[in-house]
Amino acid sequence: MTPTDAPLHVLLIEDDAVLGGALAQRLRLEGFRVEHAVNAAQALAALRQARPDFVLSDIRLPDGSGEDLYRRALPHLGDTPIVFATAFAEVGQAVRLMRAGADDYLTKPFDVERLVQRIRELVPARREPGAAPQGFGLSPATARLAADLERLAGRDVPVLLRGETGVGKEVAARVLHERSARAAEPFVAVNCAAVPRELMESQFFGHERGAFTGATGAHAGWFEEAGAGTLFLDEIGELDPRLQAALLRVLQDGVFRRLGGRQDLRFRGRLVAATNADLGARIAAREFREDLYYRLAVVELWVPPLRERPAEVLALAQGFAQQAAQRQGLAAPALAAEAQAALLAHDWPGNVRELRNRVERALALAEGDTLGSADLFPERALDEPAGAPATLASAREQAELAQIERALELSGGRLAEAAQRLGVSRTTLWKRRKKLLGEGARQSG
Ligand SMILES: Nc1ncnc2c1ncn2[C@@H]1O[C@H](COP(=O)(O)OP(=O)(O)OP(=O)(O)O)[C@@H](O)[C@H]1O
Repeated sequence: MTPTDAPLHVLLIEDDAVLGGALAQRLRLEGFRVEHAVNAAQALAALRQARPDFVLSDIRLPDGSGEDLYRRALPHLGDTPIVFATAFAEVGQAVRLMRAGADDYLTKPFDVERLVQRIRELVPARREPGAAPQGFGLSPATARLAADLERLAGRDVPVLLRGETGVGKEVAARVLHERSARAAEPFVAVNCAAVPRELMESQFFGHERGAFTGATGAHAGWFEEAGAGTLFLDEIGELDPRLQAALLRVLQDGVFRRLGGRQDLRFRGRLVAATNADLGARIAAREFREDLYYRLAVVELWVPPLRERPAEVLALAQGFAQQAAQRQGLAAPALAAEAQAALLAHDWPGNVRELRNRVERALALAEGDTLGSADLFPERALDEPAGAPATLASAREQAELAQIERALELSGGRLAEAAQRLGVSRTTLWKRRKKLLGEGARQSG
């Protein structure tokens, strides 16, 4: 985990020692902390050690392709953006990687300034996913949740966390992990909605060399990566039916095999799952297996939406403002009385993620040491009759979000179907929606 005031940590994966060395030096001059790996094995070892803030990888490495690397790196990346550097001839592979969820690619030779700009644009404002939750337990709505998490951390029962997007389900899963005897073991977070379908089995179970075309080496899947730690399966409602059956077998028998493997491997970790979908409706529609549901939801915990936790809003806002200010070496800003009132009156469709993004953006834009409501809800100025016209960017984002919500509605909340209607991959849809909701592009009020 990166301390809040540390420079951004960039993992540079480049096998050409001269090029890599020069790039690393240049990025260090720009104020980044750079770790330079010369092959995929070194890069993965580095990723397992500490999650960087940004990854730039060559698309062709001595021990594997960009796709190999991406597949193996995914569980360790979390929110960390990954960008591939590619020669012109390999742009096809770069495009496939972006479809699978990579953030961008740069064609060689690229301008370092352009790279620095992309780093600054892509690195999420927050960099401490394991930050102590400031909210759970501060209001009656989460007091029960905080107590349940504490109690369940010490027990090994499967837990299903339910709640809307951005309420803190992953934060809750980390509490379960960090307060348990497994705390020193890995916490592997998997977003089931963002796993490319064709890679799913090998991602979960791993594969032996030659198990399928392109499997140039053996690789461990998430069940193995988690070791004796915690495997967190987010958006479990989006899990492909084929994988649902396979997961059920692992939960029943405690063992699994790598693709192409002959040896049974034991799953030693703890499973925690989360969903914002109505699993009851999915079960009724035969889209989610009822037997799997009972295995996963031995204990079910509800993480309430932020609008039902008014007592936490100001404390969370102050905490986020403080963290963000500290990162920038500034004094923590105050929240003007009208800003506090506006925060309390808002209904938070994107929940805590939206609150965090609004506060961090406000801090970046605000002048002076007090945040006002116009800093936190700049889009409201657009509602005023004499207000400035909407920027094209915000108009585009609002229209995009409206289309996404409409497609989801028409698809009964099924991400895969909505993605097909919109002509994008599930990964893209999921990422865009999360970003747009988080940024509060939706007109409030
Ligand atoms: N109680 C909390 N204290 C501090 N930060 C929080 C808290 N709850 C959520 N956050 C922050 O809000 C953001 C969203 O949280 P998280 O990813 O846990 O939500 P989620 O419910 O898992 O969302 P999704 O369903 O979209 O995966 C993260 O940046 C997280 O750090």
